[in-house]
Amino acid sequence: MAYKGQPNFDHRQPRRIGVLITNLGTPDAPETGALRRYLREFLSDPRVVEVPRFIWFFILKVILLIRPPRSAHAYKRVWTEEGSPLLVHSENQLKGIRERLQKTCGDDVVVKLGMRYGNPSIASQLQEMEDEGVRQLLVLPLYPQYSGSTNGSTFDALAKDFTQRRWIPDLRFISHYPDYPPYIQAMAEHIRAFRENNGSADKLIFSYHGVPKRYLLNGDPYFCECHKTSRLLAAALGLSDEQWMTTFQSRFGREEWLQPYMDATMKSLPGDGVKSVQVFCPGFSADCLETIEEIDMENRGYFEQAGGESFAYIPALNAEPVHLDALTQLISENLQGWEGGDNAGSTLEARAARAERLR
Ligand SMILES: C=CC1=C(C)c2cc3[nH]c(cc4nc(cc5[nH]c(cc1n2)c(C)c5CCC(=O)O)C(CCC(=O)O)=C4C)c(C)c3C=C
Ligand SMILES: [Fe+2]
Ligand SMILES: [Fe+2]
Repeated sequence: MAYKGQPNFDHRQPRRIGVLITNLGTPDAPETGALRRYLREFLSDPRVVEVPRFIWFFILKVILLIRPPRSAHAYKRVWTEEGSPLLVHSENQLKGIRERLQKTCGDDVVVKLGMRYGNPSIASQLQEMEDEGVRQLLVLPLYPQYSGSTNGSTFDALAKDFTQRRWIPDLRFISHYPDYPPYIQAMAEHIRAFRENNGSADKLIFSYHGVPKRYLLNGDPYFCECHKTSRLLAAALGLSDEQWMTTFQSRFGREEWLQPYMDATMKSLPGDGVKSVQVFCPGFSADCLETIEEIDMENRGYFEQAGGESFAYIPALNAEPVHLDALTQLISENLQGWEGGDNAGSTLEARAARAERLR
């Protein structure tokens, strides 16, 4: 087998820095066929569903008959003229981060967006980066809390691509940032601004995507990192213990997942005297099916049916300037020492000037 490379490689080609931001990915269309393709790729990932392959092979066959039309129906409720919300927000984040980084690093830096499942794939973006001369690569999965099923799986996709590549770049991987102060501050500012315009509620709920409880028991740090983010965010907002709580959503299948469940919480809070809630999802850096449809539509319904009077969903940070500033700072800090390669801009003076700009 021939490893992938550039057949007419020019050895004087300038060396560039690449920044790859990634997220989960989304179907190409809110249609059964597109959903089947997307869910087949997603649910075949052994990091996502940790069940012996020979058993899962048969269960997945059944799921891929039943779930795609149901999921397509849910996606239709959130789809916009520009496409899937997750992709639209991610592209806006890419634009904002690229603009900010190019201000400090100029054209030395190439910034791309890759999706773990679906398009644009991580492999396609790695190829484009190699073609554009990237030899030093920083990867930032936009999942602040580490889970093997998301961040770990993103690393697998990179590693799998590298097994077929001739020239492996220098690699840095930001595996999580659950307590990164600019991220916590960005969320606190965003929530404060929302409350200034809309008032507050009896309780602020921090809802995170769940994973099977078994993953926690087997050593996945996700549960603890979610709680850490919540605790720091509540402190930054100056909330007392009874003013906030953490929940987990999006349960899939019959196995026990991380608790407390968001849906059960929404059904029980009104009976406990909590009549107004605001919900924010710190683990979703972009709004998507799980926040718009599951939280703002489905769980709003559970809360109101149980006697709740006011339910407000606080949008994700998406491409808010505070978010892009925080992510750009995280990226810049992780690029330290890389500014300047053996290309035209790598004189000592150019390096010093770039280091100064990044400070
Ligand atoms: C089957 C098990 C699943 C695990 C484990 C899981 C973990 C996990 N997922 C996210 C973030 C997102 N998940 C999204 C959609 C989604 N998730 C699952 C299943 C698991 N996720 C499914 C089957 C789906 C597809 C939708 C559906 O059919 O219900 C999304 C939204 C994608 C979009 O297009 O909008 C995100 C984002 C995290 C952070 C996580 C573990 C920590
Ligand atoms: Fe998920
Ligand atoms: Fe969901």
